[in-house]
Amino acid sequence: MILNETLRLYSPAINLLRRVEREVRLGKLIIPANTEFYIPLLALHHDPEIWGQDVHLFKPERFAEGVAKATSNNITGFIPFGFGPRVCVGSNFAVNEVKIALSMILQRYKFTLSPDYVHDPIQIIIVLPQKGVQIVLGKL
Ligand code: HEM
Repeated sequence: MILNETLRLYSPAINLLRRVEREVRLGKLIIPANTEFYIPLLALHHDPEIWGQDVHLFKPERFAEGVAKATSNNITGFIPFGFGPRVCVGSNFAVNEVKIALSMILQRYKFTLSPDYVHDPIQIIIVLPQKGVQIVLGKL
């Protein structure tokens, strides 16, 4: 739940790019060949119509009953690793790596955010904390 909520609010990739190979009809739209689409996944992840008025709050419990429930069955409402045939091949690796790293840290330390921390996310290819994330580690 915490990982999902972090990926929702601070999606490392903010856009997906797709090119239409041949003319296609999408609903009422006719899309010519070679049209490029930027699919703004960060905007989807911050859409109050999908997530509700508390969209900007960090609320891991919104995922308590799974992604489908959190997005009201909007299958493309939460796509931090992309979607379709070109979905991220490293997604399982990335999620497992974070779970292992977090569980190793949590077994040994307690930690709090340092008073020096400044919340200032920036996009430089991916979204990252511009001034880092300073934390204070303590023995358990
Ligand atoms: C939190 C970590 C990560 C995030 C948020 C992420 C996100 C993404 C996104 C959004 C895409 C584009 C998917 C699409 O166009 O539908 C992508 C593609 C890709 N990712 Fe990741 N990724 C992560 C970690 C990794 C890792 C750890 C690896 C490799 C070990 C990896 C390898 C790839 C590759 C090879 C592609 C291209 C897949 C293709 O075009 O067929 N990613 N990733």
